[in-house]
Amino acid sequence: MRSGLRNLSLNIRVVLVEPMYQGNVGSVARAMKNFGYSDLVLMNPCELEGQARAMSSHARDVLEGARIVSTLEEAVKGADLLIGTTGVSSLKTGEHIRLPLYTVKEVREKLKGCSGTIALLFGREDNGFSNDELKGFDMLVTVPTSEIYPIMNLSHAVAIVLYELSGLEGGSNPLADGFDLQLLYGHLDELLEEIDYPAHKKDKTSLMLRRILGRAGLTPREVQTLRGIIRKSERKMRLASGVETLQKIEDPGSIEKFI
Ligand SMILES: C[S@@+](CC[C@H](N)C(=O)[O-])C[C@H]1O[C@@H](n2cnc3c(N)ncnc32)[C@H](O)[C@@H]1O
Repeated sequence: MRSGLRNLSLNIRVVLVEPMYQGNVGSVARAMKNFGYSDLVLMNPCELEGQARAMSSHARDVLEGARIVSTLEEAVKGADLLIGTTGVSSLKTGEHIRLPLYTVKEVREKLKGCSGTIALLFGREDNGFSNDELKGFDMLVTVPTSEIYPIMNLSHAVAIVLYELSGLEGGSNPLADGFDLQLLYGHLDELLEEIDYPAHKKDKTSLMLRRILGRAGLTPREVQTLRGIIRKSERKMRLASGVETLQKIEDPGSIEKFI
């Protein structure tokens, strides 16, 4: 949970996952500065030398201030909501992983009045994101493009997404801390185990729950309440099946409570 005074701003972080071309990284830095953003994180980027600097033009400060990390976990640390971007629509590929897909305008509407840190994630120039990476995002957005050629250049996609979000101001609805949201997802996965949810449906259902909760933009209090309910129902089920009582009795310090 975030502590101390509430920061009511909405911070937007751009994360480039394994960008391959210096020119794109420089152009992304430039687009960020054009729309007033500076929080750039690069996961395992290509070499960043002359071409990246040249393309960044007057946004050299954004490029040079970029945080370089080697894992996605580090890239999104401290972010409350992870929004992945893709040009590949599941309607064409038939993959449930890319659903539901929002436009940036729809995301903008959802974020109105919220405060917190949003990580906007952009994939590799050749392969975008792996399915496992996509599964970890709270929401997915796409820039609607021609069906004939929907995949945009990385830096063009960043520029349009930032243009659509620019001017969004923070508000009095704090987004739940990303870490707490991950704990909630973990509890839901445990609950699916606990209720013997059919194994062949578990992954899809777990992803569906993440997407529902991700797009809901939950507040810290809502996440705590949901976690509390799930923990309590898990405990009840364990007590009903005798598992928890047995575990406690195995702990010598608590035997007297049960005799
Ligand atoms: C050149 S594209 C990657 C194309 C890759 N073949 C794929 O399977 O996604 C690089 C990145 O730009 C972003 N991108 C490209 N087209 C987009 C679109 N129409 N809407 C949103 N993001 C897009 C995504 O982050 C994508 O991972």
